Amino acid sequence: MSEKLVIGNWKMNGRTGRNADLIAALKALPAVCRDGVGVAPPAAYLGQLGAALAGTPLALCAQDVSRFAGDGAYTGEVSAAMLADLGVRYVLVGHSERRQYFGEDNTVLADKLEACRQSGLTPVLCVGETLAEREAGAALTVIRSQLSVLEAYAGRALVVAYEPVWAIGTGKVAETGQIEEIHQEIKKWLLQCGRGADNIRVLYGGSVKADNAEAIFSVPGVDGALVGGASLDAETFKSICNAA
Ligand SMILES: O=C(CO)COP(=O)(O)O
Repeated sequence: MSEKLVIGNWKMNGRTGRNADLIAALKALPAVCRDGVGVAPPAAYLGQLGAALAGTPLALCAQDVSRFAGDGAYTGEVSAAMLADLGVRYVLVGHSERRQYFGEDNTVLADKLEACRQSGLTPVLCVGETLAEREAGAALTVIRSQLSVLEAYAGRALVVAYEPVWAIGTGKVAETGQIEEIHQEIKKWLLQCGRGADNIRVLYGGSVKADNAEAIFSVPGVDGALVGGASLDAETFKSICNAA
């Protein structure tokens, strides 16, 4: 895909005042950049950002979604229908922090993907290996097993994000050769399971910063980025979006 997509994942950060400042700065991005930019605030601030982004090309994104699709007695959960109601377009599904701290596996993630499909949301399925898995030569096996959740996903709308766990929040960005290899493998896998890989963006995530963004975006097969820490600083995030 030619047009890059850059999503800022704020993780569990933000306050109403700071959010407003950050969004005001992003609205000042040139229109050509704003088209492929999304922001994923904590669920608590989706309403605030939905209102702030209304009428702009910036995409509202969610960091997670309930596996339960219908309304009901699921205390603490936020459904896909609620996200759609707030104007959300993309939803992160299976971020490594969800897998690590909340035990999310393919059974849970299959439900989340289906909930997204039912509400017309585009899931961003996050995959990636730990350092131990890479050192054991198991990176591709792990990623293929994470991708296998897509075999039961009937939706067309899809983004995949390759985020090596060892590169998240560590400042250790994967080498361009490693990124290219995994992105090509993900695209090959998508094709093999009958998905037109040309229509599916594969993003890279893990210590993307202003000073490495251009190099990462020029790697063949990289269709954008999922940015964590660097998306909390307006100027840094803007530089990354401009590099895309
Ligand atoms: O997890 C990430 C985005 O989802 C990446 O985080 P960092 O950019 O802070 O490494």
